[in-house]
Amino acid sequence: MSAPFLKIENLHVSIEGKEILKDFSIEINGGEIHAIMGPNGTGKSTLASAIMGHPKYEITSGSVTMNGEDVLEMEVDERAQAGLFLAMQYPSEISGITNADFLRSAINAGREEGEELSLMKFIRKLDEKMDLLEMDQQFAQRYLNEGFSGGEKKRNEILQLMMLEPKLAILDEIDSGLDIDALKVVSKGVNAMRGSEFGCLIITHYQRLLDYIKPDKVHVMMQGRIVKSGGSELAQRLEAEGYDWIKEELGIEDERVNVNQEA
Ligand SMILES: Nc1ncnc2c1ncn2[C@@H]1O[C@H](COP(=O)(O)OP(=O)(O)OP(=O)(O)O)[C@@H](O)[C@H]1O
Repeated sequence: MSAPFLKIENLHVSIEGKEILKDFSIEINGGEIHAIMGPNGTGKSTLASAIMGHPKYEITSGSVTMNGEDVLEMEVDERAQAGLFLAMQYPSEISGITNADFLRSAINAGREEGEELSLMKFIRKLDEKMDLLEMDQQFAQRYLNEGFSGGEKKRNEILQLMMLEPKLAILDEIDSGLDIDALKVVSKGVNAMRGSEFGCLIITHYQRLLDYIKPDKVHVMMQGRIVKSGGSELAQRLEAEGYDWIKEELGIEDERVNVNQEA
């Protein structure tokens, strides 16, 4: 059997000396979409940033592999070239670089010399993906995310996903700030990526997104680790009942209480 697309084992991550991820483990195989839900501040975005190699996050122990290759040994650009993609919770605005230029450079950076996507093929592909995402063509020539509304930025993250065709995508709160129609369009984009050569980790607070993008597994994250896993029904129960029943079931104290105790 081939190695999992993404395998994280016993990962511990600290920010400025404070441990945020504590013994986090997950395995995502090709063709699978997993969702992580969890209360605010439990380390979901920390997980995404640590996997992508953000320098602020110190990995103190554990391993992250993609198809058996050690991700933690790779530079950030090598991680992207290996097929890792992060749709960020708060996408950056970059003035002076158009969306189209950025996308073409990013695609060609991942290709061997002589294998670059021709301008004609790039334009055809960009038109096709923008059509699917119901984006106005003018977004191609605007500076990257500059002045984009919150929802437009999220749609643009999915455009990047579709253009770059990564092996493993992490989508951090891709549904926040989206109106109902945009939520459906963005979901359509992610669903179009489904296939045996694509794995996906969706971080979300809302079960509603998972009505449109059916996850194979749903995980609940608390206090820096996965405390419960299940199928779509788990997300439905969280939507209806919140997180208290899990805390009770597992004997997890309120995180704010723990912080005070440490102080
Ligand atoms: N630079 C930093 N310095 C200190 N603490 C930080 C820093 N960045 C994040 N944290 C803390 O790490 C914890 C986890 O944050 P993170 O953003 O990963 O949570 P999250 O689960 O994604 O939350 P949310 O659901 O609100 O987006 C929080 O308590 C946060 O305050």
